[in-house]
Amino acid sequence: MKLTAEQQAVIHHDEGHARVAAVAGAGKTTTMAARVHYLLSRGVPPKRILVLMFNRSAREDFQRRLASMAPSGQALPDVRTFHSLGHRLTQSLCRWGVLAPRRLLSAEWQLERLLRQASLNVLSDAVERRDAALEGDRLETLAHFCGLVKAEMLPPEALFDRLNYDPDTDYFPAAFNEAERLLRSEGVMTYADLLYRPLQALEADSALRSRVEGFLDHVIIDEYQDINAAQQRLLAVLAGKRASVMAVGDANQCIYEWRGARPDTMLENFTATFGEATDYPLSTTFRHGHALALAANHAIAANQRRPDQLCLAAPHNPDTRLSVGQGGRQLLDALIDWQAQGRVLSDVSLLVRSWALSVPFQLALLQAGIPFRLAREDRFVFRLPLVQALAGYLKLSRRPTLLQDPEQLTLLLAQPTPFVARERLQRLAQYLASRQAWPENHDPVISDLKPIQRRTLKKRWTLLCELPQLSAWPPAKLLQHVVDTIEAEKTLRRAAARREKGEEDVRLLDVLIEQAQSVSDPDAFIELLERPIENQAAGVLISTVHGAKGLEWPFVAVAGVNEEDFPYYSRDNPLTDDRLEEERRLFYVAITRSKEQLLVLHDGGAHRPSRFITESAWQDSMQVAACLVSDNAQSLTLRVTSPSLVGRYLSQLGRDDIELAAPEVQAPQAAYTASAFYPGQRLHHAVFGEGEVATVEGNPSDPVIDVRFDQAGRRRLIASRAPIERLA
Ligand SMILES: Nc1ncnc2c1ncn2[C@@H]1O[C@H](COP(=O)(O)OP(=O)(O)OP(=O)(O)O)[C@@H](O)[C@H]1O
Repeated sequence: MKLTAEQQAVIHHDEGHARVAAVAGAGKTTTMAARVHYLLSRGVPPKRILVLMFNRSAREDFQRRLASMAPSGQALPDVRTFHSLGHRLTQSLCRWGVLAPRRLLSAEWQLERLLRQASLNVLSDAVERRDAALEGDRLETLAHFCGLVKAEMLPPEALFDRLNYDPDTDYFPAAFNEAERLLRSEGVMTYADLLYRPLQALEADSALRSRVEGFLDHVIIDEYQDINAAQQRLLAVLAGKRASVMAVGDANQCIYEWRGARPDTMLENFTATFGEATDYPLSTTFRHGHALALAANHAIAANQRRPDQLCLAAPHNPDTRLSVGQGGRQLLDALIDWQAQGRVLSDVSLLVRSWALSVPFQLALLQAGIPFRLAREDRFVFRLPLVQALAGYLKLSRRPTLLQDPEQLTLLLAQPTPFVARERLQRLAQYLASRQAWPENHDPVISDLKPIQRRTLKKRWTLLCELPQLSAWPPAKLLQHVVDTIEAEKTLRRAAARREKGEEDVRLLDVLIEQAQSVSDPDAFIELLERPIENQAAGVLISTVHGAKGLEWPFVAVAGVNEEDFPYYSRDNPLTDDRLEEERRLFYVAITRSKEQLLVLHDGGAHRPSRFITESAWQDSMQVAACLVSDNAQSLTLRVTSPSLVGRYLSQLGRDDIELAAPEVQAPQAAYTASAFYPGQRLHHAVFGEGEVATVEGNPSDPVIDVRFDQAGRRRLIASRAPIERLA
């Protein structure tokens, strides 16, 4: 393999710190391994080099590569993950008597048990808040919060103020402190403590720091864009004044802000921490063709916080095909075509922004008998308790005898959560199954429930008794009735500590009801929901975009690319500039996983295609890619939406011969400034009446606004052309 000039420059970097901005598929592993061998050949002792990789499998892969390139008997440097580094530091500090030895809580349930105790302790005077605090989702959010305090090295109160959590979680900072006390008194620690404890000790004591500094000359870190504050600070301690730090990564692929990563870590923040650095681009991708490279460049162009760098396709890359379509049918057709070309389904990945968006595709694949597997098996749609409960309601309408089954009743009473402890629900379900009547208020089975809890559960029981009479209803109508009666949306939003989780659950309900509309026979739908499924190794892989980090497939489909889903936002959770940029990076990561074929799918109906589809200029990109291989490119003028971006791309390929022009556009009829409209702005439309602006998009001087009208629903309007007047 002939290394590129850019790769060579990184390998031969001379002195000082370096920042390597590598686009997706740029061969960074190859380059970093060659860099290590170069350092060894220059006589740097292996012990004075440390390589840090983002997870265990990346570390093992890198160790294998290093070994395969080395002459036999050559000693190799330490390759570690941050976790293993933290582990070793913790051991040293324990040996030196600085830290008390603690046992690692490795199972999730152990941490959950501890957080449950911490929550109970801090809510000892607020008994009425305890049931909600002990819900699984709430404890999961608390665990996330505690991890984030340690990742960001912030006081818990300061972090809580910054996060947009439900006000009902205001005890989190106190619960964090209580959890710390319990960890200490029980002599245990979490994974986050592997870094948090040594770092706290080292930062507080310069004499201690001098014992760990000065052992390294070179530190090379992969996936630098996704490291958090604690990891960066630990790195600064270990590097001290002596070691040269080489940070390799792609700020455009920073997708872990919710775990404490920041795109700035790779940008200004790096120099602020370490001082001056030499910048090296790795701009050539060896993964996919020009069409996708161009689409990816377009897709990320609107972000402000990003490196000024274009991704270029190497000459012998596959000629990637791009297409955009709608819904499950389009996916099935593409998969059938793929197989007809003699290709296998295990080369295909279906990526989604969140698991709820995979539901229609899981159903479509099931119905078509196409095998698939999920990156997280517990995300099979029919294993989700909420989906099981909805299937349970449908079943009950067809099989009234289920009213005598206490297990079935417990499931139906428990979802979505009525904020009642499970043991109590089980007792009530036993009672209802045997008596078939709602108990008197003074009956011990409900007497200690709060009135609101009693009302909620009684409403569910009344609905259950009514369902058999509605058995002739089509499944979608029946499900909608259930969802409305039990006020599922409100409950799901209330139950979720993080707004995003509540919205995702509500979206899951929508998706299921939409799917049910395509089936008129309730038994067929029930049969589908009950089908036993498990991962099929040779099937299409379904994963979230986060789970696809660092991976690639010949055929990638990205599904659910609708406004409000991807980018994800809602009326209660509007997009900030930062969040929009993070969503855009996530989309960039999703599309750049593909090697030969990319299919972007949006849903039909009320869902509008995502702005990201337009932004990626996929048709322009296909057109330019076709022109690059055509014999008469010089005789054409290509009309593209971003001539300057495409011009830069062509120029870097040495193809200035292709002429570009902007598309012919109609001048807007009236001049509007960006500040004229903003989300939340009230307005009056001559036909649709009053409404509120949800989003403002497009060219700021001629924006497209998305308005929710009080009476006429949602409409997308070209602001300059619509008969509207702004209200105070
Ligand atoms: N100079 C080159 N010429 C041709 N192929 C190359 C070159 N450099 C890397 N590659 C190929 O590109 C592919 C990706 O390279 P590598 O595995 O080193 O990158 P990676 O770090 O895993 O990918 P990414 O950059 O997405 O993280 C490999 O198949 C590698 O052989």
